[in-house]
Amino acid sequence: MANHTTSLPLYERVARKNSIARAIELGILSLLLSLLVYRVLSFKDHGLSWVLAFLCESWFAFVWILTVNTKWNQVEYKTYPQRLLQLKPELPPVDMFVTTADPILEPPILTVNTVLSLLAVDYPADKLACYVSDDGGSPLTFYSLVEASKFANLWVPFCKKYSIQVRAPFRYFSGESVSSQDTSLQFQQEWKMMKDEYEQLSQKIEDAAKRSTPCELTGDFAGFLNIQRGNHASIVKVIWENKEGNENGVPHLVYISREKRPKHPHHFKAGAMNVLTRVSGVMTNAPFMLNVDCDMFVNNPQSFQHAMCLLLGMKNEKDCAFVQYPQYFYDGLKDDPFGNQLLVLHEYLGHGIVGIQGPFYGGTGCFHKRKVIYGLSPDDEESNGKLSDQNLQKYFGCSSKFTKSAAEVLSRLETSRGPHDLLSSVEAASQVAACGYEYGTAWGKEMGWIYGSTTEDVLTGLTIHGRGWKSTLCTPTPRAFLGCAPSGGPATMTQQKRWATGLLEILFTRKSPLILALKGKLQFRQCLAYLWILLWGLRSVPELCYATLPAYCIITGSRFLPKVGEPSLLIPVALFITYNLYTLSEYLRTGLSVRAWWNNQRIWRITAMTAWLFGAFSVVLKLIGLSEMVFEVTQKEKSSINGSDDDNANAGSFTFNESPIFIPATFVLLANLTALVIGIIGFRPVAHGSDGLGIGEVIFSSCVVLCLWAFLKGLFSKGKYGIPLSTIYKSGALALLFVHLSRWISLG
Ligand SMILES: O=c1ccn([C@@H]2O[C@H](COP(=O)(O)OP(=O)(O)O[C@H]3O[C@H](CO)[C@@H](O)[C@H](O)[C@H]3O)[C@@H](O)[C@H]2O)c(=O)[nH]1
Ligand SMILES: [Mn+2]
Repeated sequence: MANHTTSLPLYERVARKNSIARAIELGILSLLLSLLVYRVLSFKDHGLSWVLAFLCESWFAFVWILTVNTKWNQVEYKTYPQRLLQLKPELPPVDMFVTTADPILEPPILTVNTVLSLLAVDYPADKLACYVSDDGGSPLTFYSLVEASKFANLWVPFCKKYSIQVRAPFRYFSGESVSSQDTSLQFQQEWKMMKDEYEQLSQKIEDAAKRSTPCELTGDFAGFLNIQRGNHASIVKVIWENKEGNENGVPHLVYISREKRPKHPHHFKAGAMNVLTRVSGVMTNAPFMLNVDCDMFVNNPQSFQHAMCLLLGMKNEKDCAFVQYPQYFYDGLKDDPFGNQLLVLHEYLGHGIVGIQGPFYGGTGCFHKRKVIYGLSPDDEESNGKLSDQNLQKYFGCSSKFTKSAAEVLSRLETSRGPHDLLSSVEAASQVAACGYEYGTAWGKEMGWIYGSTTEDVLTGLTIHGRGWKSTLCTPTPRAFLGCAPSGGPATMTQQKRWATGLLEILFTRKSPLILALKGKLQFRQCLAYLWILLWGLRSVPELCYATLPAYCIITGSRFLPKVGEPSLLIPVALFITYNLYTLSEYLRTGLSVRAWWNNQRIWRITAMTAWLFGAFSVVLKLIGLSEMVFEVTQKEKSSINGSDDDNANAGSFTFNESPIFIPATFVLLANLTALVIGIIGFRPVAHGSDGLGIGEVIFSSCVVLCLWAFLKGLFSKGKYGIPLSTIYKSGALALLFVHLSRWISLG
């Protein structure tokens, strides 16, 4: 702490200048409001379509207000890790958590790479411990980690010796050639050896995956004998222990498969995170915890130092409950055909939230303060150790070893340093990993990772913000962590559906941002920012309605847009042009292509009509008690590891499966196509007061078809690139019904 006042700051907070963007956003808002006023004034001359358009546009205006609010104050944090060591010669310990759930959907070699990249970061190894939670209870995952730990003893020193940039071997060896790094003979030899060793490691894991069990289930593997996934006792294994506390060694590596029993709620990832928190609590109890998904490797070995600049550098402790890194992905497809790179979202909305109360917790690439996760509020800071022993047990559960460690954390006592004896804690660790441990405690309710939503990340972050904490975003170059984005239509839609479901669920919990803003310490504008994301699911309804509106109008000869020649037509035209040019400019400023903008505009329309609609449905089903939520794990492509370029030509093409999720968009497409055909061949009923064919409606309807181009192609393609016939039939039946209903409404 010496020289704190004279030394250079560890970080800088930079407010972005965005007055032009603000002006345009307000311009768009005024156009939207004028449109609404115009509609109200002309209600009497129009029918149902006018009212529907008004309702949808009111919703769009509301969402736009949320958007403008979120983007208003954009802030960046610049961090200076090179100043860190002068200021804090003693870096604090960090516990690192990795979650994996399924050895098929999440190939162990991915987890292994993530773990290796964590073990090799530029941070004193005696301050680190890596805990892997395996919800799959898979001996293959355990075997892979055991093998990986042997390789780590070569890999970690190699990375540090040559300051390797990317420390996930699969990325490193698939990247730039050796020559560009170091030309010394010694490096070349070591590089070659390392590559061979890594290839052997992946070969071993691949071979093991082909056998029914990876190896004989004896010795360390005995715990996996005769176990069923979802029904087994807790397994805690210390794979590697940095016994001497060697700063340049390999950090501890611990494997955990928490106890699972049928009919016992295990709360998916949130449950796994809470077990990780407790197990690490009894073993190393570091004041900071980093968690990553199994596919999120460390891309910048300095990222721990960057995080420490914020965690240790904040003058006001309250300003930094956690440090979140944006979720970026490797090997993204060109021009982001599935819209899952989310770059523009991070760039503007992301930095906007930073300017309010801080970024949402994104579930991966985040450094938490342990005491915040334990439920501490900023105001509790001073009142040390207010919990009595009895209360501690009620709150944290009945492991005395754990409550003791928690009390240390809460009272800000220096946690026991020096070499730990992990083996002696295995029993206590198994106890806190048991499935009954949390009964009657505050886990998942008031502290830890909060239960009740499949987007446990946003809910947990929200709870923290609700207690009055702020959070910060860290955006170093090169990017700190990189993960694997889902590819293909089904995986993308499943993920979006889970997000829409989980986010909407939060609105109906006791941690709803509305409640936290009223009763808690959530700032009003942060509450609006949360609403922006939580309402994704509900956006599907106006989105669908608006996309079928032109079809309805063409079929019935009615209007939802002003006629050509009416001056008021300028409002929607100006709105359409400004909005699109503005969003396009955001893409260009982020360094993305026009094509990426166009792809993303379309995919977001598709996502809203399909995945978000199903997300909203599942929330309704849950609320009326008809179904329970499950966390569907996203498939992580193995091909991205081997770098295989199988059917690269088709890489960006949308893929389909039998899921009903594709019905709504197919229906909207068929309805608009039918309407266009009816409109063009002039086969329309002559209803009373029919206005004839509207040019605006035809153009709008064609735009909808363009947005659904992927589905239009899908109608005529085969295999996974084609929409299954059953989906086409069902959507076709809906479209027919729609045409008849429209006519019936307009004639009736
Ligand atoms: O029962 C479970 C289910 C999932 N996971 C892990 O959770 C992580 C995220 O799962 P994934 O299928 O990759 O979901 P994504 O949609 O890619 O994840 C995003 O969204 C999730 C919330 O929906 C967050 O938890 C993640 O951090 C965030 O990256 C993975 O490491 C899984 O192994 C578990 O540990 N146990
Ligand atoms: Mn993921």
